[in-house]
Formats: sequence, structure tokens, C-alpha cells
Amino acid sequence: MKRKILAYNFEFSETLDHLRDRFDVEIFEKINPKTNPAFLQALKQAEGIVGLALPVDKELLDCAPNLKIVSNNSTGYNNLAIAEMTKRGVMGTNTPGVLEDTTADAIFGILLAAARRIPELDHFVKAGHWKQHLTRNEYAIDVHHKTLGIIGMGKIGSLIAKRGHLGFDMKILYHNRTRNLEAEKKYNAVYAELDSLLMEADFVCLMTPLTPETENLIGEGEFKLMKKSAIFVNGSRGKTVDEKALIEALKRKEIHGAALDVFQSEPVKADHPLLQYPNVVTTPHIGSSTHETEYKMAKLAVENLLAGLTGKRPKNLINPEVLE
Ligand SMILES: NC(=O)C1=CN([C@@H]2O[C@H](COP(=O)(O)OP(=O)(O)OC[C@H]3O[C@@H](n4cnc5c(N)ncnc54)[C@H](OP(=O)(O)O)[C@@H]3O)[C@@H](O)[C@H]2O)C=CC1
Ligand SMILES: O=C(O)C(=O)[C@@H](O)[C@H](O)[C@H](O)CO
Repeated sequence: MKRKILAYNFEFSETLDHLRDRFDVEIFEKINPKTNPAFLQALKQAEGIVGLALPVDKELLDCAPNLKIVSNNSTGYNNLAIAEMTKRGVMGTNTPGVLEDTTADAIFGILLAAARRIPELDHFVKAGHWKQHLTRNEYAIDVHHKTLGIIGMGKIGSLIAKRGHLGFDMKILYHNRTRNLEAEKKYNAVYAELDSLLMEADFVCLMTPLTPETENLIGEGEFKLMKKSAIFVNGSRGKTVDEKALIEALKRKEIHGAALDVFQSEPVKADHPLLQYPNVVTTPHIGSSTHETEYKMAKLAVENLLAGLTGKRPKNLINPEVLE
């Protein structure tokens, strides 16, 4: 009997084709992994899972006694209960190294879109409202030479800083738990405590992973510290922000606007209050979603999966303790 691999929400499933002579590959799309009978049945035999945002928790692991590896098709891995996986000897992998520039492009893009009101003014043109010269009602705000505050100056944060510093002459502030000396040297980034960054930045860009420490990192108190003219940008995970507090801050005009690629619950519902604000630019978690980058991610995820299933050390192993 062939060993079983499950693919879950895995767009480039053809990258698995070369494994089919050795493995039984089952593809699952648009299912509820908690209740789908075929998925739950397949989990019993599964040795490997590859895919996007599958909640791998204790409950799922209990249903998958033969599991050896979960190859996450994203760099963020907050959907994996890593400690529980490690306890059970299950490897977890992710896809860093191939998506950072693309994600930085997208997040800097929504920053620009919010500042220059691009989606709003696109609608203005298409709705036939452009009948005379623009007035201050249509004016936007500058990006160049402003202060960009990055919370989470890691791989992606640094590339956002690069765009801001080299492309837009921005002053870069950043906050991490540890200093990023490379970003300081390359992009003149200045380390700041969180409160000072929030008070000084014209654009506050959140780029940390979602962890117990960063859940609701930005809430009521943090929005109150921001400038009234500030634009808040979230490219990390929705749960790093208290959305109710963001809505209140927008209602009270405590900040100028927001650009959001991620939401507490995705896909975000069409009647979500955040979607009612013209000064909030939204995108459907597009960070890495270009044809080129998603293909590279899929290939890397399959390489990690195959390594884990053939006794090799996967390139992007998150919990190397499993192999010790
Ligand atoms: N919108 C999208 O489509 C995408 C979103 N992402 C999200 O972006 C996240 C970051 O990715 P990437 O840049 O590759 O990750 P990195 O690990 O390279 O960088 C993360 C940064 O966050 C900092 N950080 C971590 N915890 C805290 C904390 N408690 N307080 C302050 N800073 C903190 C880290 O510094 P230190 O450890 O010193 O604190 C580090 O500088 C991913 O985990 C994912 O959730 C990624 C890709 C696409
Ligand atoms: O890598 C991450 O952490 C991401 O959030 C993104 O790459 C998405 O997973 C991807 O865009 C979904 O296809």
C-alpha cells in the first residue's frame, strides 16, 4: 500500500504529481477539516500533510496517528500547535525565503493606496464623479519624507523599510524585542520603544508573527498613542490587532485611516464594520499571492514534505527537536 499524503487548500497541486508513483496523494479543497468525513477518514492513514492554514491542533493530531510532517504552505505558522506536534514527533515546516519581496511590495502597496486614496478615487472616476478639477475633498496625504514605524523588523519588515527608505526617502523607526543591526545600517532604521514609535510614526506598519505575545498587540491604548494623521497598516495576522478598538479609533477619528491585508476572521464577512470606512483600504490577504511567488512556495512546501517523508532533514524545519 502506498503511503498517504493529504493536500489541503493547496493551489498548485500539480507540484505533487511527481510523488504520485510513490505516494497516495489525496486533495482536499473548500472542506471543513473538522467535520468532512472523507478528510477525517484520510487523516487516519496520512503520513504527510501539505497546505495552507490548516488548524493543526490536538484534536486533529488525535485523528492522525501516523502523521510525520505538516508542510505549511506559508511562512507564518500560527495555525500549527508546534509544542503539541513536537511532543508527538511530528515535524512542522514553512516557506520562508521565497515570498518576502512580494509581500513587502503588497504591504507597501496598500500603504500607498491608503495614503493616496487610490481605491476611493478609482471609484470616484468610475462612478462618473470626476466632473471638474479636483478640490481638497479629493486630496490625499504625502508618503515621501514621512516617518514609517515598523513593528516587527524581520525579513519582511526590513524589505518594507528598504522600500520606504530607498524609494520614498522615509525616516524609519522600528520596534522588535531585539535590535536589528542590519536594518539600522542599511536603511538608517532607528530602534524605538513601542510607545515612542506609535507616537512618532506617520505610518504604523505591523509585521510581527502571531504569537501569544503579539495577540492584540495593537489595541485601544496603542491607537490612542498614534497621531491623528497616522495611517495604520497591518500585514501580519488579523489577531495581532483588536479590531473593535480599531473601529472605535476610526469612529472617533483618532487615526487618519488604515490599510489591512489581514483580518481576525478570514475571509472577512461583507458586512464587517471595517469595510464601511472609505479611509480603510482592504485586500484579501494578498501578501505573497502572485503567480510566481505562490508557485515557488508550493514547490518549496513539496520539497520540505518529501524530505520529511524520506528521512532527510527538511530545509525549513520549525521544530528540529523532533529529529534529536
Ligand atoms: N499578509 C501576508 O500575506 C503575509 C503575512 N505574513 C506574516 O508576517 C509575519 C512575519 O514574517 P517575517 O518577516 O518573514 O518573519 P520574521 O521572523 O523574519 O520577522 C518577525 C519580526 O517580528 C519581531 N517580533 C516577534 N515577536 C515580537 C514581539 N512580541 N514584539 C515585537 N516584535 C516582535 C521579530 O523580532 P524579535 O524576535 O527580535 O522580537 C522579527 O523582527 C509572518 O509570521 C506572517 O504572520 C507573512 C507573509 C505574507
Ligand atoms: O506566508 C504567509 O505567512 C502568508 O500569510 C501568505 O503567504 C499566505 O499564506 C498566502 O498568501 C496564501 O496563499
